[in-house]
Amino acid sequence: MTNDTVISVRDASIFQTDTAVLENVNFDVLKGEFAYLIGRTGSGKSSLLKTLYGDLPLRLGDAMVAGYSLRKLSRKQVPFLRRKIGIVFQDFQLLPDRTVADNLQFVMRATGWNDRSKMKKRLLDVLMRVGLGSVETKMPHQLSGGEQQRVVIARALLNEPAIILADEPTGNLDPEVAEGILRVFQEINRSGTAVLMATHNYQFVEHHKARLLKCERGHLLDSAKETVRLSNA
Ligand SMILES: Nc1ncnc2c1ncn2[C@@H]1O[C@H](COP(=O)(O)OP(=O)(O)OP(=O)(O)O)[C@@H](O)[C@H]1O
Repeated sequence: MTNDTVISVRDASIFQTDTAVLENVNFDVLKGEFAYLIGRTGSGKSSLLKTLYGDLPLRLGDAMVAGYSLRKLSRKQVPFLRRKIGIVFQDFQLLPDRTVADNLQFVMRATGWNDRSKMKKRLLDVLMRVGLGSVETKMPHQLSGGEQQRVVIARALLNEPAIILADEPTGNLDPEVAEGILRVFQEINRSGTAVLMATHNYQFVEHHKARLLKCERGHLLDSAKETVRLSNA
C-alpha cells in the first residue's frame, strides 16, 4: 500500500454469516481512480462494499481502506473510517423530517464540525458541486428523486473523502436522471476523489468506459489484470 492507494485488498474472503460470498479477492484502488463494480444480482457487490465501509467484518485476508486496516478495525473505529469515505446508496436515506441544510449539518455535527459559519459555507459548497443551488431550506419530499440523490452525494462529500463507495446509486432513477447523476460522479472524480460504483446500468458501463471489477462465481475479476466481459453479468 502506497500513499496513492485508497483501497488495497489482499487474499480476502467476503462473508455473509458463515458463507464466503467472494474468495481470493485482490485489488487496489488508487487515488483519483474510477471503477465500476458489476455482477449479477446476488453475486456479492453489496457484501464487498459493506466490508469496505466496515459494515461486515473482514474475517479472512487483509484490506486497507483510507489508511485503516479492516482486519484490525474495532467497532469504535468504524465512524472514523466512515469519515474518510463517502457512502451513497440506492435509496436516498435523507432524514425526511429535516431540511436539506439540517440533513447536512446533522452529519457535520456528528463528525466534529461546530463553527456555524464554516458549516454553512461548506454545505453551500458541496451543494454547488453536485449542481444544486438554493435547495437548502427545502424538505426532501419537495425534491425530485434525482435532486435527493444529489443531496446524498453532497452529504458524502462533506468531509472531503478520498473515495466514494456507491451502491447502485441510480437504481431508483429514470435513465436521463441517472445519466445526470453519473455525470456528477464523473465531475467529482475529475477533481481527484476516487469512485467505486456498484451498478447494473450497463449503458453507463458501455458509454462511459472505466475500470471494471466484476463479481463472478465467487471471485472478483479485474479489468486492470484480465479481460472482463459484461455478458453474464
Ligand atoms: N444480510 C444477509 N444475510 C445473509 N446472507 C446475505 C445477506 N445479504 C446478502 N446475503 C447473500 O449474500 C450473497 C451476495 O449478496 P449481495 O447483496 O452482496 O449481492 P449483490 O451482488 O449486491 O446483489 P444485488 O445486485 O441484487 O444488490 C447472496 O447470496 C445473498 O443472498
